[in-house]
Amino acid sequence: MITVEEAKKLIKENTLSLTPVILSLNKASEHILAADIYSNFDIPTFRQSSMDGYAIKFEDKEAELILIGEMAAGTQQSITLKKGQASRIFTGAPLPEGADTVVMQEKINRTRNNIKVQDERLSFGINVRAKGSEIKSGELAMNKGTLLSPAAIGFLAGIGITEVEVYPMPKISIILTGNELQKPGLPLNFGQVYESNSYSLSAALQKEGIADIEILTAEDNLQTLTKVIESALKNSDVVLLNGGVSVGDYDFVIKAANACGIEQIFHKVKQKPGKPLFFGKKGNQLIFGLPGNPSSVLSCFYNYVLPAIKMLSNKEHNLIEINAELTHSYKKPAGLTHFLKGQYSNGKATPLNAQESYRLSSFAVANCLICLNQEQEDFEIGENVNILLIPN
Ligand SMILES: Nc1nc2c(c(=O)[nH]1)N[C@H]1C(S)=C(S)[C@@H](COP(=O)(O)OP(=O)(O)OC[C@H]3O[C@@H](n4cnc5c(N)ncnc54)[C@H](O)[C@@H]3O)O[C@H]1N2
Ligand code: MOO
Repeated sequence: MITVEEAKKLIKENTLSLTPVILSLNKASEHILAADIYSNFDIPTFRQSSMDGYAIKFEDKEAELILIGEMAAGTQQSITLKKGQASRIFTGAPLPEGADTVVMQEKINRTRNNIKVQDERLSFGINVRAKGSEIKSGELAMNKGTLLSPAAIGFLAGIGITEVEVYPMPKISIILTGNELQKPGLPLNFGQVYESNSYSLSAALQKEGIADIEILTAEDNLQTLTKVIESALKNSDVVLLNGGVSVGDYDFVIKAANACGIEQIFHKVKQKPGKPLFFGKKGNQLIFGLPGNPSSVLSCFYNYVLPAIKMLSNKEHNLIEINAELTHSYKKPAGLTHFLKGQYSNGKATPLNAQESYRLSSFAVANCLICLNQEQEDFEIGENVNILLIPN
């Protein structure tokens, strides 16, 4: 059995980022850019007013000026100012030829067709956005490796970009094993439990912006499970098997994975929950055998699956790990790293009740996993421990 650290290292070593794809900009949110982007235009493409007011020649600021026309945003026709002339202008509109400065409408005196500037602080070129002041044609607009945040998407749209080369989000197959599973909403017969892992995993994946999620089910027999895994491998970058990974007579994941030509990288990690975790590879496809208990599934998801999924999309940032002070003492046997469902606040972490791996009530209100070292048995109040913040 390997340690948590070894398991994390092996996953990292065996995960390559996916081949970049071209996406339309409105589908690219939260992706990582795979190529530099250069601007095709000077933006703005014309000298633009940033205020509602009057366009003038700065040298005319003391004179009474004659209004000769109007420039509204979107106008396709320009006018030319001569000495002693001004034009009405609105925010976003192009400046008339010959104008160099915009006076806010609050800062003029107007009679019918004349204006007089009343702005002591007026300076040359004020309230004018210069051509190319956001970015110049040919200039680097965005570096590859940038995360396409809402603002990044808006910036690219604003310079006329419609498509981007990005690392795709992985396609995921979730495979459910277990004859005891019943769909929520249907009556529970004797011995049945409501299936919840596909719900928690889908929710966690959707939070990461992953939409391509297929959910498959397999009865507890080797033949069916092998076929279902083969089918999942046809479409997916990552296969998340649930349950059937332990040592029971009906646990077929290891044998079925082997029958599908999946290379086992590891099986079993010195941790609680999630000790029987399996990780394998077929080509660049990743296969996780998540121990079926609902809390083990999620604990393994945050510790192992999520970092791998981020690597596939070339995202560097793993989960945030920080130090926190324990608010309670805790005892555990040596030999396994424990991940406790906890509440973190102001530098302190509190282990919650209901830590058993079949229960999700504590996970449902947890905001962190408290990591307790493999070999340590006694943890004191106020002791510093590592915690993993659950993405919110
Ligand atoms: N003799 C041993 N028995 C077990 C060991 C061991 O080392 N020796 N390890 C235990 C640990 S730890 C875990 S974790 C479980 C993992 O078992 P499996 O991965 O084989 O999972 P199953 O037995 O199929 O299911 C476990 C548990 O989870 C429930 N389950 C499964 N899938 C779902 C689902 N989609 N939604 C909700 N609940 C689900 C299932 O009904 C079981 O109660 O093995 C221990 N045994
Ligand atoms: O590790 Mo299992 O996940 O303890 O129940």
